[in-house]
Amino acid sequence: MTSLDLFSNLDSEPLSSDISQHATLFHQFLAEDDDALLSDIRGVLRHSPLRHIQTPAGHKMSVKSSNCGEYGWLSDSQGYRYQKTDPMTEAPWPEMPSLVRNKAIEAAVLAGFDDFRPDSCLINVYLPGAKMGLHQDKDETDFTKPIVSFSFGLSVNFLWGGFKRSQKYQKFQLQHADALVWGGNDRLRYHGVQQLKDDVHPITGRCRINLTIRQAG
Ligand SMILES: O=C(O)CCC(=O)C(=O)O
Ligand SMILES: [Fe+2]
Repeated sequence: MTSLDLFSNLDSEPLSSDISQHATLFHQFLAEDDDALLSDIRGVLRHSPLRHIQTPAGHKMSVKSSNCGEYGWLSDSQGYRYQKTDPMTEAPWPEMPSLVRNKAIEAAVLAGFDDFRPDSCLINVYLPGAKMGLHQDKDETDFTKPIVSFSFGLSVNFLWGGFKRSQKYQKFQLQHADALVWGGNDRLRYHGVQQLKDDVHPITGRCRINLTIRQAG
């Protein structure tokens, strides 16, 4: 192999796996930007801190969450919804960092979704034992827009279901710096996250951080 062959791959498309028809997992997509992205998110959390939110039925979610962007997703006794202000600070949510936005658009385009204008980023932090039950993302106005999901820190099993909660689901692992994009015919699939196992990750420590970037409005 010549040195040219050795480097000819550098600009090629990232390693990816097709999960289903319109769902793609880009492995290590964020590997070069992990520190910058996480430092941007720490900046966001200084203004709108992490908190446990309650489901409409009054159950405390096991993840801690916050938001950035024009719209923040939340839940309380009045239901699931997007809101432009943080109920904790009563101020607008912090701006979505441009690196988060740009990497989300880049992932969406690679997955075949050209016209994605993200205006919302939900930040979910999982400590060991936290999980997210099977659900659909359906509070957005336009289901032709994809969901882009970034993972950092501890690995977790992601559950990928059908269009009814009772349908069978497959499981695959999300690792640090992976990006998952789903839309099109897969946009309303049930999905969730299995309980996080206790471990320590060299970059995030004892947790997993997920960013779910959406076009909500
Ligand atoms: O943590 C994840 O990977 C998924 C989060 C999710 O599905 C959501 O917040 O709607
Ligand atoms: Fe979701």
